[in-house]
Amino acid sequence: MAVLTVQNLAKTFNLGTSRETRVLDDISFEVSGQTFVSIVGPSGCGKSTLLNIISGVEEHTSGEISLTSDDGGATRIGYVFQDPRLLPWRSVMRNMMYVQNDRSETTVARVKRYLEMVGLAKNADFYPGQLSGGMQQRVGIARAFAVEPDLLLMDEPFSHLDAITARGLRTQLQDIWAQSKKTVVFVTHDVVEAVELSDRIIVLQPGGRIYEDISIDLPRPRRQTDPTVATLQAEVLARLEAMKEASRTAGSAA
Ligand SMILES: Nc1ncnc2c1ncn2[C@@H]1O[C@H](COP(=O)(O)OP(=O)(O)OP(=O)(O)O)[C@@H](O)[C@H]1O
Repeated sequence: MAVLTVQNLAKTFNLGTSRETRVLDDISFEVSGQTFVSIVGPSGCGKSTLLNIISGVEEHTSGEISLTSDDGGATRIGYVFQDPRLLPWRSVMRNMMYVQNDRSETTVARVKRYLEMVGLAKNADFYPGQLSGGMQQRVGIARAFAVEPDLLLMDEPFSHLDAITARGLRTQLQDIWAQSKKTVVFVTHDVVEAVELSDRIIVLQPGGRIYEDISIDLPRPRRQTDPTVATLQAEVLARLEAMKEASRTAGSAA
């Protein structure tokens, strides 16, 4: 069953005094439960806007969005941003608990389990200022998964980290996802990480239309050193570059 259905979605920003800009145009796709879908595309093609609309932070201009929860109740959406947004005056554990609905033993045990999955159980009493940027982002990811959302939205969560830290976090994200099987929509401009993480990659083109919807049918866990992963990464990257070139040519011909 689809957790997320997006139908003919469009978004136009009104820039005042009769100026407006269309950012998303006729976007339709479905995301089934327990799948990891990435949205990739060049800067400014509307990736974050799409995520903001799905989360309800931004309104859409036309089209339909529907979200379904596993148990038929209210839909829970989790969000991981580029920066972890931890409260500096709360310990790691208290940051994790802050977004939970209750303080029951079950909830505490679940939160600890997710902290364990990102290798930070021993840092539960630390304050964010005592952690590196990568560790803080791991707390942010564990916190989002620990809510056990029906849909987890991730907006370039590794873009502020150095390449080695980002690679380590991608490995951890794959592990935590394999254990939790949450439905994830992940925005990135990085095809390499999209291929490593995703079941599907939706490529947005400038002008905010879907250019391609690519299935990534590779066994997991995937590591960047695996030749089949590297080959597919190169292939998808070449397709993205071809799309950008075609957009540039169309733009200069117009
Ligand atoms: N509140 C707003 N008002 C007007 N225009 C906006 C607003 N928010 C975003 N935009 C415009 O919408 C377009 C898409 O922005 P968005 O941030 O969704 O792109 P993106 O693909 O996520 O880019 P990047 O990869 O650089 O983060 C941009 O041209 C941006 O200037």
